[in-house]
This record gives sequence, C-alpha cells and structure tokens, in this order.
Amino acid sequence: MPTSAVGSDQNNYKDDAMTPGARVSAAIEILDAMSEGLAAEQALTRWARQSRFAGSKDRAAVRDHVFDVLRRRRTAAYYGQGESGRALMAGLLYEQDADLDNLFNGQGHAPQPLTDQERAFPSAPADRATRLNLPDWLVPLFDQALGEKADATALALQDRAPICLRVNLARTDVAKAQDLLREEGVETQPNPLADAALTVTEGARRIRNSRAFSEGFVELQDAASQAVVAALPGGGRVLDYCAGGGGKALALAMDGTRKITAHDIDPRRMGDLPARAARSGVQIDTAATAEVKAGRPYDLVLCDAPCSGSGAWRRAAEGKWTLTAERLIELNGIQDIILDEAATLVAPKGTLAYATCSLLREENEDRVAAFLARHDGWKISQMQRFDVTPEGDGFFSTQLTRE
Ligand SMILES: C[S@@+](CC[C@H](N)C(=O)[O-])C[C@H]1O[C@@H](n2cnc3c(N)ncnc32)[C@H](O)[C@@H]1O
Repeated sequence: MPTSAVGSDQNNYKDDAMTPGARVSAAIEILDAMSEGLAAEQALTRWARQSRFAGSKDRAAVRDHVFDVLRRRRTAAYYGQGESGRALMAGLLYEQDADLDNLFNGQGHAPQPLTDQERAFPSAPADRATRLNLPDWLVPLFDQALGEKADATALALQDRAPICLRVNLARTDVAKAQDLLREEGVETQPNPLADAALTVTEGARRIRNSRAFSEGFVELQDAASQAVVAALPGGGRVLDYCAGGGGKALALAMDGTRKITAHDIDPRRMGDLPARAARSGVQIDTAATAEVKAGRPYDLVLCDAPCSGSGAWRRAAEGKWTLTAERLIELNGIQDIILDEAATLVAPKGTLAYATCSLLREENEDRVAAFLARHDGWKISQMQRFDVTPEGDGFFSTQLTRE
C-alpha cells in the first residue's frame, strides 16, 4: 500500500483515508490516462485497482472530480489554459472557487503548488460555446431544438444529475418505501415528474446495498424516464422493442395490467432482466426477433431508441465531447429503421411509442416527421419534451396511433 497518498489514518482503511489534495492528484492521473485513450470508467477502475488504500468516500470524491471536469471540460480547459489533467483540475477548481492553495500544496500526494503562470487565470470566456460548455457544432442544434431554453439547458448539463428511484408499486407504496429507505440511511423526497418517483437527498451510496433495493422495493431510474412510461396506455400485449437492461420494461410491468415482452437487437443486453424481474416480482418474457415477429400484433410497441444521450449528459458527460455530426446521422438512420420495423408489429388501433433521452430535433421531432412522411395511416396522439432539470433528465416521447 502506498503510504504518502493517505492521511494519518493510513493503516485503518478509512472511508476517507486520502487528503483533499491527494484526491485531486488521483483525478489528475485519471484525466491524463483518459487523454491516452481510456474511457472514464476504465480509467477510474484502473486507478481504483491500483489504489486499494482509498476508502469509499475517497473513491466517490475522486469520481466526482473526474465527472465534474467531463461536464465542464471546455471551461476547465479555458481557465486552466491547457488540456492536461493538471490544467483541467486547476481550471475546474478555480471555477468552483475552491481553495487552490490548500489543494495544490505539494504535501504528501497533493499536486505541486501552481506556478505564477498557472495562477494567471483568464477572465470569463466571451465565446458562447465555451461559456455553455458545448462543442461549437452543437450550439446551432441546441438553438434549433430548444430556442430560448438553449442556454439554460446547456448550463444545466454542467451540474450533477439527481439520483432518482422508482418505487415498485407492485410491491409497496411510496410512503412505505420512503420509511424502509430511511431505516437504512437513505433520505428521499417525492419527485413531481412521476407518482412513483423519488429523489434521493441523502445516503445515495447506501442504495445498492439496501434491503429496499436488493429485495425489489425500489429501482434506480431517472424520473423523466418514469414519466415517459407513466404516460403510456395500460393493459394489453406490450412489446418493449429496444429493452436493453429493461428499465422501462420493469416500469411498464409494475401496474400489473400488461403482458410484456422484451426484445433487443443485442439480446445479451437483456441478460440481467429475468433476475431483475424476479426481484421486482413482475413477469416479463424476453424474445428474439423471430419470436417477436411471430407473436405480433402488439397493442403497444415502445421504441426506447439508441440516441446521442444528450438529455442525460450530466450522467454520461463523455458523450458530449465524443458525439460527432457523422455519428448523429448514423443514429438517425438506426432510429428510422427501428421505427419502420416496430410499425409492422403494432395492432390496428394500437400505439407505437418512440422515446429518446436526447434533446436534439434531429433525433426527435424530425424522426417522427420522417416516419409520418414514409407511412400513411398514423397520427400523433401525444408528444412530450422533458427539460433537463433538478428533477430529471431531458427526454422526448411521442405516441403514434394507427388510424
Ligand atoms: C436507449 S437503449 C434502451 C434502454 C432501455 N429501454 C432501458 O430503459 O433501460 C437502446 C437499446 O436499443 C437497442 N437497439 C439498437 N438497435 C436496435 C434495433 N434495430 N432493434 C432493436 N433494438 C435495438 C440497443 O441494443 C440498446 O440496448
């Protein structure tokens, strides 16, 4: 075990064995590893393996530093006057008004003190894209999609996302779930976006080990994502066409009125779904593409399509910097194919629901318009946009019905 990275309790494997400065050094090391091509999660995992001395609070603090930089990479680089891990951390901490002298003090494993040149932080950026922490090419797309909300939305994406839970109403009610969570040190408050949604206000790191979670009383799920499902028609045969890990399928199953089939082009993504469904006490069948076709028609087909994830860039901030115009066009092609395939599976008078966690018109309204231009006999029965807020992620959903 390295010794100088830890404080005076270095042999006790405490939750917070590292000094604040050592945590900054760790974040710098991880950001530098990312500039050599590692993804954030890979770089964090590698650091954690090499840093067994770090306690859970240390790991959480280092992770927060890294993801804070990813959300604010452009302003961090601007204030830090460079792209190195050290420059990014200095820029971020300057922007956060942190005590730089204390953090960059060269003691133990803390980073060396800032040089005079590093300390010459520039004044606030005049450039709009930098100020909004967006790549240049995305600014017009934000303007087109969000109009006067564009700046506020981009700025909201700089902050940490809320941690939301879905109370499994198949098992319990909201008040009982809150009590159960409270007994285990997790404080919550009702989230206005959906009846079963809670926002975690304290003890988020205890959720995964809690009885409430392990016994299926609550699931981690963004509140806007829950609201999208809550707006869907109840009853009947339902196909979750892009089920992935099954978050929406589980939410769909909760009211017990629907017979649910989950499908994904990559069935491995649904690998945990049977266990998650069993834990939640709900029934979800998984099916391959051929079985899904044989089993048509469905009263409701939900397409929770792959997308840029721009509405959820607070959680997956790397996407903001790795998305390209070419990839966006590629995603649009996939989204069109999914809608075309799914439309063939919907019963007469049935509903085709399309959802993305994207903010961009290209992935949302434009895909729906293109679908309607390709297919006669469908009409929009509902269309909703969810803003990026302290309550939930940005989302888009449309319900199309067969005339
Ligand atoms: C946004 S994710 C789904 C998330 C999931 N619904 C949830 O709530 O946890 C999109 C999923 O669509 C799947 N997918 C991509 N192309 C597809 C296609 N042509 N048909 C069906 N699924 C597809 C991907 O494998 C991915 O798992």
